[in-house]
Amino acid sequence: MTSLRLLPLAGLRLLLPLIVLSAGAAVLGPLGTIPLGHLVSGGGLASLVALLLTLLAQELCTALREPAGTAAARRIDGVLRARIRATAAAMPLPRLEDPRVRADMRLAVHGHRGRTPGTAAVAAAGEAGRLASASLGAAVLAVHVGWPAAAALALALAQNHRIVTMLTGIDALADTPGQTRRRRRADYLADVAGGPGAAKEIRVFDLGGFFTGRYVAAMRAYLTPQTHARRAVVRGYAGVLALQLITAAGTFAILAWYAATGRLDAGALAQCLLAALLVFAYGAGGHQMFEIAYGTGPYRATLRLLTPPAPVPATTGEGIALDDVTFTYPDTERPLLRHLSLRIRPGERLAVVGLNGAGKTTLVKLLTGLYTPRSGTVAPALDTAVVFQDFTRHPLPLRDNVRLGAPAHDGTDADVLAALDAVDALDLLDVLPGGLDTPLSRAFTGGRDLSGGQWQKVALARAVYALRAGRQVLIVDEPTAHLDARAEREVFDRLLDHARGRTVILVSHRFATVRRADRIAVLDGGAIAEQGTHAELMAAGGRYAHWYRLQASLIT
Ligand SMILES: Nc1ncnc2c1ncn2[C@@H]1O[C@H](COP(=O)(O)OP(=O)(O)OP(=O)(O)O)[C@@H](O)[C@H]1O
Repeated sequence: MTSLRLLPLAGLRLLLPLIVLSAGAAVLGPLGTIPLGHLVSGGGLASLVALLLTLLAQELCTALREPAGTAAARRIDGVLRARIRATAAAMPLPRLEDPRVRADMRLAVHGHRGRTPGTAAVAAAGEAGRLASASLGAAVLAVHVGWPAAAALALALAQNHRIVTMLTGIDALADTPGQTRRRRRADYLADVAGGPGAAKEIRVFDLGGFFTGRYVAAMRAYLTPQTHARRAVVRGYAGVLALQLITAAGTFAILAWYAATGRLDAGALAQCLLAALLVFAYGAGGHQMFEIAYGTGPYRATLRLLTPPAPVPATTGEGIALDDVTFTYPDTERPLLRHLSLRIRPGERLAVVGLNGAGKTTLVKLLTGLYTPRSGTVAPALDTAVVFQDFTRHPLPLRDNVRLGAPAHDGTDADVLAALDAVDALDLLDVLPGGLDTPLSRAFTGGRDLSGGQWQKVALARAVYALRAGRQVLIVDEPTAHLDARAEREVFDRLLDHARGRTVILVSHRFATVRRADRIAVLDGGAIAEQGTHAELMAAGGRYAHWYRLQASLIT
């Protein structure tokens, strides 16, 4: 019921009709007991008309409440989704990558079994209306029979509470870390088995049966605890039914006794019977309880997402620097980087080399301020153009893919073409039918897919565009990994030309590229193991010299 606090998000225009209609549906039922009593006591046509009008108005309120509720729920969910998107866009990367946050995001945005925070809030309003109706019914009963009315209401409240607790229990189970993990696994397998991403390998290696079988097993692992919990709810319903039987039998017995002893005339008896039914209806629960129970998970996930985490300690220092930095990924034990210090001078061209998994990309994430270390200080690079190893392939027109390097910059098509030229990618225009307007995805009409190397050039053009827009630091993680040897040389030369006078941080396994840096830092064992110019490191005869000779011998 705490989801009620979301209702104001619907805005007054949608909320007002919902409140009026809910209140109408809640009040008109108990109000109808009055003309019913008069009618049975011989009130005549006026009572009949009053009763019919009350019933008609109640039906109207109930019927119109449905679309009003749907509209309000949609608006609430829309507002929450916008807030979640804004929160996600500003979220620190480690939090965004946290599987629990990913699960919350899915639950909050897509809901659970079609139930969302918005539907839960509207259902909670409906439940509040039903409670008001039952309370008014109990008040009508109390006028005639006294304290037993309070007992009937108390028993109905107990039943209702029991049903909600049981239903929410199932939903809370779906929200546990174990179940969310199982669900994620099943979802992943379903996506792989049916999606286009792995379609090539699935066909070539004949993996269809494998993935389908794994999906069925994963879904079974997810559903078994849920099924057990549901069976427990069904058994629990026996208790609720017993309570309901006691409430109904007790109330009717008291009414019969009062009628038999002349303390209730026919009109009052009819009034009490209708009032009692309103009380029982609350105890028996309704579809709204499912809405509340199933919407509780998405509601809680939304609250978790929108609750700001503890602020990250501010970084300090001048220029781009890491000072005595120790960094450990969340949910891992061993620090990946230990007491690492590195200072980069303005205008310097620094290359970082190291074996696979040494932590080079992680270093880039620290240098760009995307991660904060466990200890030590970072003065991250500001005003940066970055090409990540796993750069983004936007399914947007080529023009936008380049312009996203500096979306606020008022660049022209000439700037976009100059950026493409800088990375030797103008020939892309020969293969794209719509030129700069061509969407870079076949999912769109007239769109085209690019090769790995072509995509890499587009990502590099994006960085060049950002440099042309005034960014002062260029960070590139494996900028030429997808390029052939000719293109690598050509592209990298031009890239450095464009970055003249700016700071460049380059991560690469290609030593032909690396050797041209002002300084080369060798990352090994979580720290900078060697650093110097190419000549100095070759003369030192350490790791760098060894790897350089190894690569040279493989090429020649
Ligand atoms: N988000 C993450 N959570 C936990 N561990 C991670 C995460 N990202 C990377 N790692 C781990 O950190 C280690 C270093 O990864 P990183 O990508 O920084 O290495 P790298 O030196 O860039 O490797 P490569 O040369 O293969 O690109 C790896 O063992 C990797 O599994």
